[in-house]
Amino acid sequence: MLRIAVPNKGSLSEPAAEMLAEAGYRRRRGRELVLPDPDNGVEFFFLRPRDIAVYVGEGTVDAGITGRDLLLDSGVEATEHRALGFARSTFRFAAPAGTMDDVAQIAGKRVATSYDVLVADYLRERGVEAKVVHLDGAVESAVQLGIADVVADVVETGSTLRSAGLEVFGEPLLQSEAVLIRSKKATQNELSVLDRRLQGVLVARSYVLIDYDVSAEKLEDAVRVTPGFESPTVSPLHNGASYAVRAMVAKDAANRVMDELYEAGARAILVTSIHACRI
Ligand SMILES: Nc1ncnc2c1ncn2[C@@H]1O[C@H](COP(=O)(O)OP(=O)(O)OP(=O)(O)O)[C@@H](O)[C@H]1O
Ligand SMILES: O=P(O)(O)OC[C@H]1O[C@H](OP(=O)(O)OP(=O)(O)O)[C@H](O)[C@@H]1O
Ligand SMILES: [Mg+2]
Repeated sequence: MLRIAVPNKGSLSEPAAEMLAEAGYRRRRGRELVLPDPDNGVEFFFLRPRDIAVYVGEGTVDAGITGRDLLLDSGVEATEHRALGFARSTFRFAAPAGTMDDVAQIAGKRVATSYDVLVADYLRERGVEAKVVHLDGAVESAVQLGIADVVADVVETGSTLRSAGLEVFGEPLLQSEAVLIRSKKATQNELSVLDRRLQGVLVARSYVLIDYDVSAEKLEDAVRVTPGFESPTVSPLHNGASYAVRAMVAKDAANRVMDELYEAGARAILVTSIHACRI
């Protein structure tokens, strides 16, 4: 039975649970720590997001869902297997507005963060010597409260930084999102069903099916607009003069594609969402 670690709280937990449910796995009803799902050949362990890389690194669980930033900060040897498209953020330095514009200026300063390893590695690689002050959260308050000169933290909209009077500077340390990680002991094969299911959810979330009718002479122009994943399905209509075409298109391009198809002569253009898929 495949052992999978899932975040039990924080901003990763709800979207991770949602994604696994969409992939057909059992959903936790209460606060269970362990949830067997024998019908799907897996067992879920609900753990703190920060600890997940540690368990996967030790190989006591085969795979887990965590943040790329948390994986890198853990310093353990677990492999990022697939990006999952939620909890997207950047990891950045910030200081009082207008005071800093380069990472080199951090030398000799105090940097507050919850991601000590990630920050210390980054500064060491650039030859910048600074004091890293560890905090569990609400890192943006550290400058106002006088325990640090600079912060390094997760930024999504930037509103938390702004409300603390801080401004980002330097390049982002990394782009993070939720990732499926696997232990070195787990083979790609053992993860293949879970991985295909998660990939199916990602595709179902970001693609739609488009159907339309088009005359024989306009078929080639229309098909160029919708090349699909492999190749669109083209079926003759009963009237013998036109075709029905079906293809997948990126959800965020659907309206542009419909406009282009209409211009190319397609009619009865319909878009439907994909509930689930295996690519
Ligand atoms: N506002 C946010 N937007 C996007 N991703 C975020 C945000 N805050 C945290 N994350 C991501 O969530 C993961 C951290 O999860 P974790 O549960 O430890 O922290 P949290 O969501 O801040 O919860 P808490 O602070 O309550 O412990 C990291 O991968 C981080 O990049
Ligand atoms: O750029 P924003 O959209 O403002 O989001 C980023 C903030 O969200 C998270 O904080 P969280 O609410 O989890 O509190 P924490 O700092 O205590 O972890 C993160 O640590 C940042 O502080
Ligand atoms: Mg937080």
